[in-house]
Amino acid sequence: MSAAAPVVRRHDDADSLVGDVASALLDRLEAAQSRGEVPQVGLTGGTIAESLHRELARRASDSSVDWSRVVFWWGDERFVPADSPDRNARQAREALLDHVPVDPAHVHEVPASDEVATAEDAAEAYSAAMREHGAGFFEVLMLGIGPDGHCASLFPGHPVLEARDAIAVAVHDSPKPPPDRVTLTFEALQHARSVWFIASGEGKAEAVARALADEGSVTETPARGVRGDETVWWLDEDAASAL
Ligand SMILES: O=C(O)[C@H](O)[C@@H](O)[C@H](O)[C@H](O)COP(=O)(O)O
Repeated sequence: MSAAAPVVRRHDDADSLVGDVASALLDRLEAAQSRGEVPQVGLTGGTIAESLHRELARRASDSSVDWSRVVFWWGDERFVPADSPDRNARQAREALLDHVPVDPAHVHEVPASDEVATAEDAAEAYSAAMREHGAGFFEVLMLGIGPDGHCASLFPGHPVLEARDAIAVAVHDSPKPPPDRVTLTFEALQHARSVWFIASGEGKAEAVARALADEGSVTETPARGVRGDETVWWLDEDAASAL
């Protein structure tokens, strides 16, 4: 299926943005499960993602989502110890996954720096897990965007932007600390029925505008390089202010 043009959904503020995304995600999971599917969701790190996770936990009891039949992955992870507060997985567990009845076998974390020796080992193990347990596509892949236009841990001008025939790769010298990470590649991120970018705040406005401009460079603005069958930009007015 060819990638459709991105859809922009604007909201007055971060609270209404997070509420809408949470509602849409719960609806989407319920619909997938009503089709007999076990939806695969790609989570992301970052501040607006954490707000979303908390909102999902708040709404979970009012939804008919069977959390034991949702498979969770991460678009990227920091290569730090498993109990580090910098871990995207730890943040997601504290905000959401510890508060809903997930099946632990369906929560696939990237190996941590106290579990494997190198970020390359972690990327290889995560790629193998995705080959074995992934459905080959995400029902919804969620992404944040940095002020520099990065998404996941795909940073402007970084060599991993060129990675081909790979699912997850190691990132070193990340401009956003911590320096060592694991990220899904463009190829892997694009295997998604729907890619959802979520951005809040004036600080993202210029990057969002670059990402959505008719012309531009993926190397300079990696968020331009990820599109699903459907791509939705969930924005508050501050993040949309340069459109
Ligand atoms: O591991 C990470 O750092 C995230 O995956 C990263 O891609 C994040 O989503 C953006 O940097 C936005 O983060 P904020 O929402 O905190 O600005």
